[in-house]
Amino acid sequence: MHHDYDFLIVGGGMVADAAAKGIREQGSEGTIGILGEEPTPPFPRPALSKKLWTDPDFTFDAAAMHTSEETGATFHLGSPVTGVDTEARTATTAAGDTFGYGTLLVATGGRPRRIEGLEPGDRVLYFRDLADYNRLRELAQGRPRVVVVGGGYIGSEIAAALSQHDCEVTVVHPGEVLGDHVFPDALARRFESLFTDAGVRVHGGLKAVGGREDGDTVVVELSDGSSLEADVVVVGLGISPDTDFLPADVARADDGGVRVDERLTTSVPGVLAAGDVAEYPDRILGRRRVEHVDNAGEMGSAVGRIMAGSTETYDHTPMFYSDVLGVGYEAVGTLDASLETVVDERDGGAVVYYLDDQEVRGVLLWDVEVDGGLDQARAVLAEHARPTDASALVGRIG
Ligand SMILES: Cc1cc2nc3c(=O)[nH]c(=O)nc-3n(C[C@H](O)[C@H](O)[C@H](O)COP(=O)(O)OP(=O)(O)OC[C@H]3O[C@@H](n4cnc5c(N)ncnc54)[C@H](O)[C@@H]3O)c2cc1C
Repeated sequence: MHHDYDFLIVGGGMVADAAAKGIREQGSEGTIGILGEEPTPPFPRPALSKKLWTDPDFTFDAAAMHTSEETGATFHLGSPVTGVDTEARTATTAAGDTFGYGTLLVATGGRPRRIEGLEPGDRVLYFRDLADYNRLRELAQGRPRVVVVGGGYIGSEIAAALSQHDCEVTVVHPGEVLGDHVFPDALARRFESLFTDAGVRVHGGLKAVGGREDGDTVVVELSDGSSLEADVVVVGLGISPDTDFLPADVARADDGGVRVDERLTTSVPGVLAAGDVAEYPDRILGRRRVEHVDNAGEMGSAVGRIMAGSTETYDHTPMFYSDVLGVGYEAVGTLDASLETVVDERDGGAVVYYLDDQEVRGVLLWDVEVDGGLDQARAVLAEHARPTDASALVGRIG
């Protein structure tokens, strides 16, 4: 079948939703088509590791984003786009359908990074979509032994959720202390103890290097030559941008992300990109790719408005948030524990500044509530200040 749309969005996730709404916000009545590999229309993806586990009143239906109802966009779901021809202005799906477009948006997010030899399966989940959530929910019945591979935010949130659902959870991560790639040492130790206090076993200094499903058991092989047996394995090792279907004239960044300018436009006029897949020039922090929901929402609406004729540029520096086992944290900019850090302790919480070459590049608010704290953090980053005495930062936010 062939379909034509004024606005064609490849990828049916959070950016697709925001972009379709942005197009309408700009006043355009053009037709919108959304091509998604997942069988579900857009939903708030963070719920998969958060509220759906912790809030009994929060259902998937209640969380739905109502893209089609609000914008009249037509969804074509369940088949990935396998090719784009930027001359002919068409996209093709694996199902063999073709789609003509006026303007194309690439909003394909990323695919979970894999461990070679540990194939996704019935009991091995590379956690990303609703099918993974539903399967894990089923598997979480009856106190299973779960190995979570990866100590990043998805791994830690899933480990927390499962430990609260009576699972026997072991986290395997390469650092010395859980979270020590993002938090300064003392904070990482507090972070790890949230998990150990909840009964989670934490094995640091290890990578999963392979494994196999054997009936109802999964064996995970570890970098020190040992192995772990589990009933379920959840892998959260981050994502790689999903851009293989794009022709070479759409320029990529080194990590495969799609390079866009401040108007979220790629090297090919009429082709735009946004969200997890897009490497964009952040007004304050420079070129980067951000895998966070605030970016998906803000960049998604901006790209929709731009596709529909707005002359704006994208100038939002996104925030990130997470909460685990009763502790919430949020941040703007680069959180990298290998940078110099200044910790401003606050009533059990902390504000942490990350400095690269003496310049503040990231701010973390750990278990503190500060009115307008993130905007204050953005203001600190925007100064590009290089304080001669970094401890002078203490008290800047609050
Ligand atoms: C479990 C989980 C928890 C998260 N929690 C947080 C959080 O707490 N805070 C936070 O800031 N961020 C969080 N995130 C990240 C956040 O959800 C993403 O940044 C956001 O979803 C990005 O939106 P996107 O539209 O770019 O990508 P996605 O929402 O991933 O959507 C991309 C869509 O494109 C589809 N697709 C891919 N390739 C193709 C193709 N070739 N053809 C057609 N369709 C394709 C995918 O199937 C997917 O539906 C979380 C992510 C996950 C998975």
